[in-house]
Amino acid sequence: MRSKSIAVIVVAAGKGERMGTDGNAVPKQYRALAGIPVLVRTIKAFLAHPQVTQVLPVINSDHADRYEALGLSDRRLLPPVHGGASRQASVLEGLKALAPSRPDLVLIQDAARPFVSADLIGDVIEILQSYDGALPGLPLTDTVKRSLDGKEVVATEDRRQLSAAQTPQGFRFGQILSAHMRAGSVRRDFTDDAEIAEWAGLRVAMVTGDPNNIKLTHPEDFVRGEQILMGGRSMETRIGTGYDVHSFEPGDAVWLGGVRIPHSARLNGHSDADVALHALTDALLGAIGEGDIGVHFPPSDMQWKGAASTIFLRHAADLIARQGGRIVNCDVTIVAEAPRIATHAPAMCAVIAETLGISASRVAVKATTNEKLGFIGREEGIVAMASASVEVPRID
Ligand SMILES: Nc1ccn([C@@H]2O[C@H](COP(=O)(O)OP(=O)(O)OP(=O)(O)O)[C@@H](O)[C@H]2O)c(=O)n1
Ligand SMILES: C[C@](O)(CO)[C@H](O)COP(=O)(O)O
Repeated sequence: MRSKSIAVIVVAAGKGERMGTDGNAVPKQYRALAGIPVLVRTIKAFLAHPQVTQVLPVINSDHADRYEALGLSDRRLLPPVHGGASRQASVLEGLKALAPSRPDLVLIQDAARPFVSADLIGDVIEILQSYDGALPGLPLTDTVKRSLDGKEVVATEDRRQLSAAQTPQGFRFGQILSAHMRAGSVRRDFTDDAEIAEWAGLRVAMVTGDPNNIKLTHPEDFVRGEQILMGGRSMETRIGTGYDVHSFEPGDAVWLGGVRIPHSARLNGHSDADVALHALTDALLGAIGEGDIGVHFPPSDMQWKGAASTIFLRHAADLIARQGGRIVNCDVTIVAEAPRIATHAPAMCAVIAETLGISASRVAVKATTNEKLGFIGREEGIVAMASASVEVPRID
């Protein structure tokens, strides 16, 4: 007998608004968790499963470049399709894209649940032999109250009958496609696919969910996620500092904090001479005991001539991620008589945050003049100082 074809839709088109991050931050599904982006973890969990025949990512059309940059490739990984304004709409886009190949079964998975295990995937597939739909559910441990205004309690629910729903949720493809098509034309928001199946009269069963299969929804979930990956090892905080100075030479702009600022001179250096990013790179390398920027990018190496210093900064972030660490915060001070820095500081924070894959709220860029004293005061050069704090697994 032919084995069943099992497609997986990974919905990743959300904006992650409950992460509380500003519009410049890396969306949660593209954020690194112990060095590996969340979406990569989720997709690879399914590609590694022997019963899965196809994986279809559904992405936000604004994130096409981010998805491309993940560099995922596998013969079972389909090109991504664009999602809609709600999770429900994104799932429907995924189902419609799979319609021509009409798999026997489809599993629908939140990109934001990267800890899905092979056992859980197998359990959901297995119970689909007896039901039209299946999902992991976790029994509730707290007593559950009902309130109409979020304040006054009107009832206490019988928690023995209640479970918290997780993904993957599995269905027979034809049934869930037609249920979703119908659900898309009624004025009701369905928060998961099992609810749509129930509404359409399909028989849905639960398997035991996994407490580690959390949905990364709020900022503290990333901390919990790192703990899950750490498997009980403890983290420790490290601090690093960096200092750099470059002199001026004739030119028309300086690069500072990854931002080009028009000026009557430029900074002299082998790369783009961005003192601020060099100081910050040294601070990050110092925090993890990885030497300094010159060790990793020797000035004698011609490939770094004129290079963008964001390359050096990203390298430091990659080294931290490879150690299973994360950057807690960075603080940069630029000492310059000219050009004026203050108006450019938010743009510098945004570039640094994007390069490091952290929220802009974790980056500070400040500037001061040197009160016309010394070589800085005479406008012969610019100094930058930085400090950085990182958390890394404790190894000694
Ligand atoms: N229009 C949407 C909204 C959500 N999702 C996906 O559905 C999953 C579960 O949604 P949730 O955790 O709520 O993610 P977001 O919608 O991104 O978060 P928020 O509600 O905080 O903005 C996520 O993987 C998310 O990317 C989607 O594909 N399309
Ligand atoms: C599908 C889901 O993850 C099951 O718990 C959940 O319903 C998604 O809800 P959200 O509102 O998109 O976070």
